[in-house]
This record gives sequence, C-alpha cells and structure tokens, in this order.
Amino acid sequence: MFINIEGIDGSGKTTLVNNLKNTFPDFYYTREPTDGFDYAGLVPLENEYNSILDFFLFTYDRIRHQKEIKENIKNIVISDRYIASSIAYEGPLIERFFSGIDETIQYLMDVSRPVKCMPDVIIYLDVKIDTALKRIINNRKVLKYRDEKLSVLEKKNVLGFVSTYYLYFLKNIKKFTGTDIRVEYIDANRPENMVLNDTIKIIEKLL
Ligand SMILES: Nc1ncnc2c1ncn2[C@@H]1O[C@H](COP(=O)(O)OP(=O)(O)OP(=O)(O)O)[C@@H](O)[C@H]1O
Ligand SMILES: Cc1cn([C@H]2C[C@H](O)[C@@H](COP(=O)(O)O)O2)c(=O)[nH]c1=O
Repeated sequence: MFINIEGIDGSGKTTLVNNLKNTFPDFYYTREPTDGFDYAGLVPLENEYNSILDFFLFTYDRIRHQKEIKENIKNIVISDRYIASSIAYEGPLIERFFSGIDETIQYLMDVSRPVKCMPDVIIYLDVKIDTALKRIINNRKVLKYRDEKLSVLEKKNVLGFVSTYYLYFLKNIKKFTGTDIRVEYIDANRPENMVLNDTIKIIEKLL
C-alpha cells in the first residue's frame, strides 16, 4: 500500500512522519524531493518559466523514484510528499499557459504519465496559512531556500495559491487521476500528538 503525506510548508508533514516511524517502525519511509535530488539550485516560485522547469525536474526525480517505491510496495510505503505536491506548487504559475485550473492540472497529469506508482491514500494536513507561516518563521531552525528568497507576504501569497491547488486537485482526484485514491483530511492546526493520533486511526483502519 502506498500512502502520501501532503500539505503546505509548515503543515507538519515531516514531524508527523518522524512520529509515525516510532509507531510503525516496519513501514517503508521515503520522501520527495528524494535524498539524491539536489533541488536547492531550483529557482523559487518567481514566474511560470521557473515553475515549468521546477515541474519537469521534480517529475524527473519522481520517475527515478518509481524503482524504490515498487521494490517496497509489498510493505506499507509512506512518502512525505509526492505527485500532489507538484500539482499544488507548480500548478498556480503554470496556469498562465492555460485557460484555467482544470486544463492546467490535466496537462500536469498528462506529463506525469511515466509515473506509474500512484498512491492508494493521500493524507492531507490541512492548516491555516498563518499557522503554517508562524511555524516556519518561529520554529524552523534552518530556513529552506524557498523561504530565504521570498518575503513573508510573498510566502503567504504563494502558500495561498498552493493550498487552493491542493484542495481542488484532491477534491477532483478521480477526474484527474482516473483512479480511486482515498483522500483523508486532518486538521493540522492542532498539537502534533492529536495529528498523530488521527493519522494512526486512519492507518489502522487500512491495515
Ligand atoms: N502540530 C504542530 N503544532 C505545532 N508545531 C508543529 C506541529 N507540527 C510541526 N510543528 C513545528 O512546525 C515546524 C514545521 O514542521 P515540519 O517541518 O514538520 O513541517 P513540514 O510540513 O514538513 O514543512 P516543509 O514542507 O516546509 O518541510 C517545525 O518546527 C515543527 O516542530
Ligand atoms: C515534491 C515537491 C516539492 N516541492 C517544494 C515544496 C517545498 O517548498 C520544497 C521542499 O519540500 P520540503 O517538504 O520542504 O522538504 O519543494 C515542489 O515545489 N514540487 C514538488 O513536486
């Protein structure tokens, strides 16, 4: 079974995954961008040309990621980010090449056809943007390259577009992927133990 943990920057994905490793140590854990992929050189979300470049580079990384996922799929594979992240982060600026969100997401999914492993479940950590921003600014030890190149207001705008694309994609997941992917939404504004407990309940029902 293949489970993706998704959400905007600061929603608590990595924290949740680290807590899941203690609860379910025998699962296989992975992430995107993969460890071997140096995305630090990628240009931030400045314009549609950079987003097209980002999309193809993250998709290149994802196509290479298929082997690792397939080798472990007999287990429970949990990925911190996957294809929904590309739709959410690159879609908003790429929309300038298209008539709207539907055509944009359809194009990104068409280009993603070499990505054969699709998730069985997407767990989306739903968080208020102000809450996420506070966590990014106040708690995060290391500023990620995208944080460094964007002002707080720019970051807030970007995360607004990202969450809009996330929620639209997830709401219409069958239309865009052609498969029955189960989507679970967790209120990630709450303390991490509550987010973890909700996630454990979801996973235990799947086992
Ligand atoms: N439920 C929570 N309540 C309060 N703080 C949290 C919660 N979850 C995570 N945090 C804190 O918020 C910060 C961001 O968390 P984390 O790195 O897990 O988010 P993320 O979604 O993985 O972010 P990114 O996608 O940018 O890597 C960390 O400092 C973490 O300790
Ligand atoms: C997989 C993927 C990621 N991104 C963005 C999202 C984040 O800002 C960074 C790194 O992710 P992390 O969880 O903060 O380590 O990359 C993206 O734009 N497109 C993608 O496909």
